Amino acid sequence: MESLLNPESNLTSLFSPGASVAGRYTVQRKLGSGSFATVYLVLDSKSKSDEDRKVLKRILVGELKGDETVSSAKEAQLLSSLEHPAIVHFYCSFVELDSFCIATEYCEGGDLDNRIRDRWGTGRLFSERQVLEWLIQILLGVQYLHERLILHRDLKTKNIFLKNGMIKIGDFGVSRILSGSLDYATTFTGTPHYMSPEIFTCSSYDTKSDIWSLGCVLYEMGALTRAFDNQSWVKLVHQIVQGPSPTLPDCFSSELNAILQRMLDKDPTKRPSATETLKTPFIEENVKSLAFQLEDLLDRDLGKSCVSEESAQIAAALEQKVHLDSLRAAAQAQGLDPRERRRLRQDQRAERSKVQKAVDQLYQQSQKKVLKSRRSRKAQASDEGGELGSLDEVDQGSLQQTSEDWDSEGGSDFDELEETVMGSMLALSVEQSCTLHAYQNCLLGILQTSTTDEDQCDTLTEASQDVNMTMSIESKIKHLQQMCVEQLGDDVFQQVYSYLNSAPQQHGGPSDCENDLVPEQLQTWVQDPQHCLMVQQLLFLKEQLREPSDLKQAGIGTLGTDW
Ligand SMILES: Nc1ncnc2c1ncn2[C@@H]1O[C@H](COP(=O)(O)OP(=O)(O)OP(=O)(O)O)[C@@H](O)[C@H]1O
Repeated sequence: MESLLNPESNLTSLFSPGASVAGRYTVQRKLGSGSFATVYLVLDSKSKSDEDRKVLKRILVGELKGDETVSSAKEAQLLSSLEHPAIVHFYCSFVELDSFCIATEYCEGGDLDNRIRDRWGTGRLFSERQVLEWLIQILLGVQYLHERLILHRDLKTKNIFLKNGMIKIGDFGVSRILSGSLDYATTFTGTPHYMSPEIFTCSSYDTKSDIWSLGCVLYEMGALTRAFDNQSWVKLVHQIVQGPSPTLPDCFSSELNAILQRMLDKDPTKRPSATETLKTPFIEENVKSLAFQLEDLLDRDLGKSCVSEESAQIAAALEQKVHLDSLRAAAQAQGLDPRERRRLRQDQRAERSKVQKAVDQLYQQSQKKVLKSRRSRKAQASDEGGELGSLDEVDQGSLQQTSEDWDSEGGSDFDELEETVMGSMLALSVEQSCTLHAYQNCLLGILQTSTTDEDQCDTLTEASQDVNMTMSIESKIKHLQQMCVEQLGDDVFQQVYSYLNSAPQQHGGPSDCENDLVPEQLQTWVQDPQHCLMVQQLLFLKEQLREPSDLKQAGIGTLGTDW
């Protein structure tokens, strides 16, 4: 077995806490490591915004050739130009010794996978309202990417993050940057669970493959388990390619379930695009509800901040006045007769009442400001025409109604706790309020779009892009083997590999379609069944390299070379 790179063995000290990277990033702590990257929370001393906390993703790449660096830089430039509230912002990429580094926005809420795992022990599902809020936000981000002819290609709960209670899709940049340039970096993620059937049956990948993955994410948000899951790789692929699509637990509405079924249609042409999904009447109703809720939240927040700003001014003025009053009173009282002291007290009372009036006046002014801003936002929405006119007609009563509708959908299987920023009673930070404004604009944009002028470019295929996604099986084998060694260690990998390779039919090897369980022997070596899955994939690929026709007999058809 050839010796393979271990990314953790080199350069670790360069990224240890307190270390400075590229003369501007100070490492705070390691956030975790994935299939081909280690992720750190860093402080950016040259940050142009208030946000100095960033994420630095380090990918060990060995030596880059000049043209590879240029290609990665071009890709990075494209990614850094993307600006959307549902997309993790990509700041820049650079090469530091033999690491390729990517700096992105930090999402303090962690990823959706962790959020779902946290629920496992509680037995409580997320409410339909929560799932819909997340789904709509993810759809907005995916729609934005697809409109710009960008495919994510790795949508999964681990790549969807939460920041200030709102969704941010991340990690789409990494594979894009690496796929075109580096030999052993690949679109392959080590997690086949979200891959669409067409990836296995033919070599095409288009926006509808992203939609399939999004369907898997939707199912997972609702059921807290993966849509397709099996410890045998071949059986997992069978499930994806030929098995029935799962349905959401009964407590979810039939409308949401119908959307899931469309997203998980085996035929990619029958899956709705992101825009079509957002324009489905059921989702569109919820988009409207969300837009109202956001408006309400932003109005309340504006009220809070106006009032608190004015209050601070008034309090400061009062404090100063009281101080001056007491100084003056003390000075005057010394040489005054009783009549003059009484007059002085009357004057002071009159002044206090004047101050009180000023306080009341200022308070009313700030209330008027809130109302004015609310009216002008509604007027603006109305001017923009289309469906926005209907927003104008909805009064507070119907807003209340909408919120109640959402609430009543909770059902007893759901956790009633409000997890989102919508339920927050706290005043918003400037950053939160900017994000919410941006989200609200996106929602209003959806309500304005008619189904006829929607995404013509939504049908793009990867082949139509100027990105070479094809990777030789040899390269995939090399990369996969490297990942197995990274995850299992050299010795364990060799044990598992020889065990599965020696008698695949008995041991859940590549040709085994019956056995779902990791054999006991393997469990003593490997704690995470996912790692066995990777070794099975490796064996499967090697088998494909030797005898491709055998795979047809295994019932999978031609395995595409694009995954
Ligand atoms: N922008 C971010 N903000 C906050 N945490 C992040 C961010 N990006 C990654 N992380 C965290 O860093 C850890 C490693 O992430 P990484 O994307 O490298 O691997 P992964 O998604 O877990 O696996 P894979 O590489 O197989 O996709 C995860 O716990 C992830 O939640």
